[in-house]
Amino acid sequence: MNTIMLEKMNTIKTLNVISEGGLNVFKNNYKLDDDHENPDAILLRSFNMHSMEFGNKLKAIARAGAGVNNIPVDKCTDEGIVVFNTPGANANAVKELVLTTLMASSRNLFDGVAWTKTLTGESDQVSKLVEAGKKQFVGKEIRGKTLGVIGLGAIGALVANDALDLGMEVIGFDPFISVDTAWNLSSHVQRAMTIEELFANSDFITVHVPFTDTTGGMFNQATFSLMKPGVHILNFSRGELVNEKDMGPALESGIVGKYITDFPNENVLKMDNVIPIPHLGASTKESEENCAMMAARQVKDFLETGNIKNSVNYPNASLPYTGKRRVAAFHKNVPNMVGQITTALSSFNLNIADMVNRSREGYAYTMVDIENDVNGDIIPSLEEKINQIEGIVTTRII
Ligand SMILES: NC(=O)c1ccc[n+]([C@@H]2O[C@H](COP(=O)([O-])OP(=O)(O)OC[C@H]3O[C@@H](n4cnc5c(N)ncnc54)[C@H](O)[C@@H]3O)[C@@H](O)[C@H]2O)c1
Ligand SMILES: O=C(O)[C@H](O)COP(=O)(O)O
Repeated sequence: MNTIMLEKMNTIKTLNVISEGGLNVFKNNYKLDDDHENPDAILLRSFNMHSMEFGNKLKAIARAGAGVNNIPVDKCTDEGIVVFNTPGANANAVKELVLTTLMASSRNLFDGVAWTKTLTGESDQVSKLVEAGKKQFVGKEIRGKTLGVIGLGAIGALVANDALDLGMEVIGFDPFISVDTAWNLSSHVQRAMTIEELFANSDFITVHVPFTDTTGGMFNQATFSLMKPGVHILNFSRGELVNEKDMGPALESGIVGKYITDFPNENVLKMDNVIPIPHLGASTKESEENCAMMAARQVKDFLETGNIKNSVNYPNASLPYTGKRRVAAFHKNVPNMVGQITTALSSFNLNIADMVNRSREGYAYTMVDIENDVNGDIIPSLEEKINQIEGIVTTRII
């Protein structure tokens, strides 16, 4: 059990370069200090935090982006640290690169450009050589071809809708599709009832799911064998979704025509017909700024009011902040936690003005606003009393 004391100055540490717009959100009572051993909050992009020690003041980690597989989320949950991400903030950037590489690879553009560069030094022969050589790079149009989209979240839905506009047939597979996304998805996107159906019918497959225990290795020998020979696979999600040992032979045999990946590594770089992109999906000014600002605002709001929006481990919870004292407690999702917190408050003769309690799997979050003016001297004892309740993970009095 940790006791977190509200301090006047909050320290924010960044583990990657975060866009200025995001950093500018932190003014007055905030200090940006990348060398700080014990920050109140951390902002990052793809930095791998798995072997990092946490300081005892850490309250929040915000991923300026979508994927959180670089953060030890379960450990954070156990320690009452809220992990945020920025849903949809980089989706347009990824969509544009998916469509760019879909078309460019279908037209053999990457190989064609690389070959053309080799003609440097051929002086007045260049145009003759170009005309003679271009037949090696004859491509295929995407219009009328079928694109399979696995994962119809923020990115997948944008890709699916725009691929329709480019004249493609689109099949989508997402057993966990959210209501919001379903509303935004064109009714012309055909629904695959099984992933096998999508594999069997797609000329191009693009995957937009998080890397988890269940999605890891979803592209493997068994699933390649279901696909149309020559299929192009686009992976702008995570390298781990593809079993690379199986991808090599699939490319050699031509079952997979091309593998476009935003997550190259030494193995993949050695394979023919791989188009390696240096993790550029979210790398646009607009997306970096969007993600940074969203991440920073969520952290600031949480530190100042306790309100949670876009957390991946704790429930979203919000109460209008009145500026009087607020108890914000993370605890196990077990009976009578709220009762015990309110009993602790009444033992200090404190009356409740408003409250919210939200749960998510094994944990829950309770915020209680106090009606009385609270004498600052009693705060440590109140905090201690709440922290003594079995099942409390952390408490802040804001
Ligand atoms: N290349 C990049 O720079 C870049 C940028 C942003 C996101 N990403 C990656 O893309 C992933 C998706 O991003 P997003 O913003 O669309 O996330 P999102 O949460 O909006 O969408 C993910 C979708 O995947 C679906 N899903 C989960 N498991 C599935 C399964 N087994 N089969 C089918 N669908 C499944 C979910 O229901 C959800 O609709 C991220 O988790 C991240 O790993 C990469
Ligand atoms: O999950 C994400 O948002 C992307 O992979 C982007 O990663 P980046 O912020 O390191 O570019």
